Amino acid sequence: MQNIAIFGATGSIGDSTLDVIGKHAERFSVYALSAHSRIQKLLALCLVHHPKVVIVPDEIAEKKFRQLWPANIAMPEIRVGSKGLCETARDPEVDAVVAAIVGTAGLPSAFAAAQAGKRILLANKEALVAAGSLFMETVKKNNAILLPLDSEHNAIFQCLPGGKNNSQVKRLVLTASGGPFRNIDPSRLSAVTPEQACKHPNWSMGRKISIDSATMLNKGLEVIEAKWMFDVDASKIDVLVHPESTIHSMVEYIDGSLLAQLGNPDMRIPISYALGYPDRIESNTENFDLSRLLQLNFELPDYKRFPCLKLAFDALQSSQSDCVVLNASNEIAVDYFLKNRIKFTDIAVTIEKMLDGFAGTVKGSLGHIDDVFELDALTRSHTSELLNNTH
Ligand SMILES: NC(=O)C1=CN([C@@H]2O[C@H](COP(=O)(O)OP(=O)(O)OC[C@H]3O[C@@H](n4cnc5c(N)ncnc54)[C@H](OP(=O)(O)O)[C@@H]3O)[C@@H](O)[C@H]2O)C=CC1
Ligand SMILES: CC(=O)[C@@H](O)[C@H](O)COP(=O)(O)O
Ligand SMILES: [Mn+2]
Repeated sequence: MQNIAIFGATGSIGDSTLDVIGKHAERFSVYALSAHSRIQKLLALCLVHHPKVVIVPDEIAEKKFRQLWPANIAMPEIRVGSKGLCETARDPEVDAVVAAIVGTAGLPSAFAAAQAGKRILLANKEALVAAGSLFMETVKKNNAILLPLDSEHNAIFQCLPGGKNNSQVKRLVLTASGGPFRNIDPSRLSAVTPEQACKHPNWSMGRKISIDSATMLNKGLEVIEAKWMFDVDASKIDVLVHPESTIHSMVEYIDGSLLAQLGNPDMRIPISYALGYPDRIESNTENFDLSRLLQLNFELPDYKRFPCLKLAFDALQSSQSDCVVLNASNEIAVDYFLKNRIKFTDIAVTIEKMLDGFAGTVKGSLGHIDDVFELDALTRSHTSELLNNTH
């Protein structure tokens, strides 16, 4: 029996994870669940999955949880804030941590799980974008086991022997759907709404990652994630637009073989793979029927339409500080866009301004995880200031 802690349990990855875990009660037990704003949903999840621990963001949320909890049932232990998440990541009772908080907010607890040598099922790609080398060093040093949930990385992991890159690998090919605006006239991009941008053609996901898919920064973040996760040089990572999201990614070998992982676009598949690894377990998803697919299409990414993808490649080439700035300024810009405070096209403009202006002023290397937190926080405040002054 594995005790699982799910950070970000109230989100889209949380839902899919709990669905899989619920079908394998003989293998997995839900030890801890965390929420941020959806406390009522957290409570409903507790009544189904009976965790020993919940983590809420602050004392107000704690009070709300206590008030809502039914008097006749034993209440889980309540832990609070980032401290509560990190304490749970280190908890000796926890075997595996599902890192599914969105954004850099998920980094401290994912990092704590790495320090504690846990089995980490990583959805939170921003953790590797912001702290790639430190994170991977920490995983290695503490014998943690890092298993990718991100569908592309999970596909690559499945195509590599033992999940490890080696000298016989020629390149990694990350597939990208191209998002909802792959074919829209570029002159219309500045007027698209958050609702249109959140309508992903194939996947049902949280709002922030949906916007990232629409700008294709998601693919840029995934290139950075792949670089660190598989220890591959950026020059050996390609992006290929594949609108059907049926091939989840590929590995090309030096002998000319191209291995791919295919399946329906349903996160329960990579989640099942990581939960069961090295075994395969039932994911309870719809049958995958290749005969119903009429065709698979491919095209090269259009950097003019999707400048964010190019910005991510450039940041990766440039420095870890640039990756932190790229990621943090994007989080702020996406938040402003979702609140209708800036245009869709302002997201790329904002990131570029932060990379060209602010990132150049950053001094020193990111030798410690606290340096990453500091630069992340500084970038957020500079980006907000920029957007407040110009919009
Ligand atoms: N959804 C998907 O299919 C995929 C997602 N990912 C990655 O997984 C992560 C989660 O994505 P997704 O599930 O779609 O996102 P959602 O927005 O659906 O869920 C985000 C989760 O994080 C919690 N959360 C938000 N802000 C904070 C914070 N400041 N501190 C602590 N917890 C917080 C939310 O709590 P609450 O809801 O209570 O506010 C929620 O539980 C992202 O990094 C994303 O890039 C990767 C591949 C696929
Ligand atoms: C499900 C998943 O892993 C997402 O990251 C997905 O890949 C988004 O799709 P695109 O970024 O390819 O549009
Ligand atoms: Mn992905």
